[in-house]
Amino acid sequence: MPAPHNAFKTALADGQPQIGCWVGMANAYAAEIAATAGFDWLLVDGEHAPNDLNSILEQVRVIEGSGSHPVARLPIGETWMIKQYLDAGVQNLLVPMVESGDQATELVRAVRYPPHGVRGVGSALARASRFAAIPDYLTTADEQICLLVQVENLAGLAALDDILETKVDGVFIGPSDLAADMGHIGNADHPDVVAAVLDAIRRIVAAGKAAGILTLDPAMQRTCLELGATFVATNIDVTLFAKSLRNAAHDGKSIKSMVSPAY
Ligand SMILES: O=C(O)C(=O)C[C@H](O)[C@@H](O)CO
Repeated sequence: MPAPHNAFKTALADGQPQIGCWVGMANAYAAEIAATAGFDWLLVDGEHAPNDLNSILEQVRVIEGSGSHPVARLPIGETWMIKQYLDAGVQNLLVPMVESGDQATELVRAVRYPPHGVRGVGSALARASRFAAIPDYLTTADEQICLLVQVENLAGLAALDDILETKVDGVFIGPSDLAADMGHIGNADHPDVVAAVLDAIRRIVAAGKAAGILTLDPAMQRTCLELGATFVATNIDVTLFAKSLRNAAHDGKSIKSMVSPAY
C-alpha cells in the first residue's frame, strides 16, 4: 500500500486551476468551518498566524476529511521543521522567502528521502505512514509531496530562473512582501508591483511549474488565472470574519441610533 495519493499535486501537475483561501484563525474549529465552504485548497498559515505544529496538524486533519486540500505554510524553510511537518502527514508545503536556486534545491532535498534527499527516516512513529500501517511509505512518499516555494522579494525575483530550474512543484508570488521590498509597502496594487507579479507568473508558467498567488482583487485573480496560474487564493478567513463583525456592529448601532429610548 503506497503513501496517500496527493490529488492536489496531481491537479497542479495537470494544470487544473485550484481556488483557495487563507486560513489564519489558528483553530481547528474555524478550519472545519472553512472546509465546508467548497474551496479547492485551504492554506493553513504557520507564518503569520499564531500556529505551531500541533495546531497546524489539527487543522490539516479536519480539512483532509473535506473536499478541500490542506496546504501548510511553514514559518521558514528549515530542514528539521520540514521533516516534522512531513512526518505529521502534511503533503502540501508552502515555504516562504525563497531567494535563490541553492535554497530551493536544499528545500527539495529536505522533502525527499535518501538517496535523493535528506529527509530523516522516522516513519515508524509518523502519522504520515499511518504509524507504519503503510509498509512501503518510505519508497512511495517522495512522489506524493508537493513543495511550493514563495518568491516575494527582489532577491527572489532575480533568482527566479534558478529556482525554476530546481524540482520544486510550484512557485507562489507574495504580493504583499514583494511590494514592501519594492518600496511600496501596503500597496500591492502599485503598477510596478503588479507588473513584476504578472511577469513572474508568466515566467513560472512558461517554465512548466505551477504558479500561485493570494490576491483579494477579482480582476487580478482573473488575470493570473488567464496567465495560467493554477493555485490562486482569493480570500482570507480572518479578514472576512473581522469585516463581517465590524459591519454587523455598525449596522446594529445604526439601528440603535434610529430608536428613541423607551425609558
Ligand atoms: O507576501 C504575500 O502577499 C504573502 O505571502 C501572503 C501574505 O503573507 C498573507 O498573510 C496575506 O497578507
